[in-house]
Amino acid sequence: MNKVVIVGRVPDAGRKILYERCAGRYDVAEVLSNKELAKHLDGTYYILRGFPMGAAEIEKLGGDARLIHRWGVGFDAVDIEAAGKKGIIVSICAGVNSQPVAELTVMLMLASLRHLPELMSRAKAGRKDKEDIIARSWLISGKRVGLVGLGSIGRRVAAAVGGMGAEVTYYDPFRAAPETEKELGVEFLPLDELLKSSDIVSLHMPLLDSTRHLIDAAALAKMKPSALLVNTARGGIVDTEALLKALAGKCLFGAALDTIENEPLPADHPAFSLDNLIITPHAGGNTEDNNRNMAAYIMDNIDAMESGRGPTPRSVVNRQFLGKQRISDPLWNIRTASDPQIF
Ligand SMILES: NC(=O)c1ccc[n+]([C@@H]2O[C@H](COP(=O)([O-])OP(=O)(O)OC[C@H]3O[C@@H](n4cnc5c(N)ncnc54)[C@H](O)[C@@H]3O)[C@@H](O)[C@H]2O)c1
Ligand SMILES: O=C(O)[C@H](O)[C@H](O)COP(=O)(O)O
Repeated sequence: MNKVVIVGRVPDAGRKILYERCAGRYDVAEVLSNKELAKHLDGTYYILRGFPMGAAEIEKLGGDARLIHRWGVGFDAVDIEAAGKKGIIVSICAGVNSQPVAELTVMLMLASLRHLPELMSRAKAGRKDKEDIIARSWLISGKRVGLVGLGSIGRRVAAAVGGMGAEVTYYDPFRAAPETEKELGVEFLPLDELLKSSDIVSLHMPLLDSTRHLIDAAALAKMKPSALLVNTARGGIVDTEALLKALAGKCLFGAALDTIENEPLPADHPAFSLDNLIITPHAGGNTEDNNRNMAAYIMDNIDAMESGRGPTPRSVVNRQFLGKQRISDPLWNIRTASDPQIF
């Protein structure tokens, strides 16, 4: 029997589905550390949550390993080249957690613009005074929101904030089709122009060598002093030191980060003393209801591997490193997961 190894703690709602769909068909093992993983190098399918899978770990996997499936979308913690060279497909849950991330993004925008943490601490202290906070509170309506990355998440954020009356611009190295821009009501801008003109800059691209520290001190200096930066993508896209300096110097209205370099930060980190910074613990991609969709999507891909078809094409992220695969689905050979226009 082929073996599914769950690496990391998968939420109960999703775990239940994984077990139900594996029952009688695959052996299932769960591991919570690399030490435990070393006992299951004979797995066929690996489901990875919150665990890095570098070249060293991939090298050790046995010859039966066929698929590493991320519980999520970002694949920066997996060495996709090392996996490809070993003939192992790396798949992501493409588009499956876009809605939760988009909703959290909007929540962070609203919480920052209205100073939610401060309002709550006033209420908890039994205080009625709020005029000073209101004097620093702003609507999304009428503001210019600049999205960096107009993929699955970026498009949902565009629709949501557009619906609230924001003017939406975006930058993406792969410009969307004119009909998509029209349908979403978004305007393309070069990155520099977007940074200079946005009231809210929201990041929705992958962490790649080319996007690491894309938002550095120079990029932050281009933003309006009244602007808000939101990062629900990956911490490494923003130079944290430069951002904290800009926030401390009140060079920006504020920032809201679901993702930050070296997360989770220690409780005594200076970031937590800034009153213009909201931090959430990388919670964007998971909600109880959506976790079921994540598990079902992964099991569909595993079943597709078993039947010889291969995972849904848009979910595969290391096609360029894979040799000739014995997969019969012709689509698999035409489309690549990194094709930006496939959603
Ligand atoms: N906070 C969370 O829990 C959470 C959850 C899911 C995804 N994410 C992160 O969000 C990212 C985006 O997810 P998605 O589902 O929208 O992915 P996606 O692949 O659908 O879209 C990413 C978009 O970014 C664009 N892009 C690539 N390089 C760029 C650059 N230099 N500048 C601007 N745009 C660029 C791509 O062309 C694409 O349109 C993921 O890679 C992941 O790291 C975070
Ligand atoms: O890339 C994603 O989809 C999410 O950022 C990632 O999956 C979140 O990490 P988790 O808490 O699910 O391990």
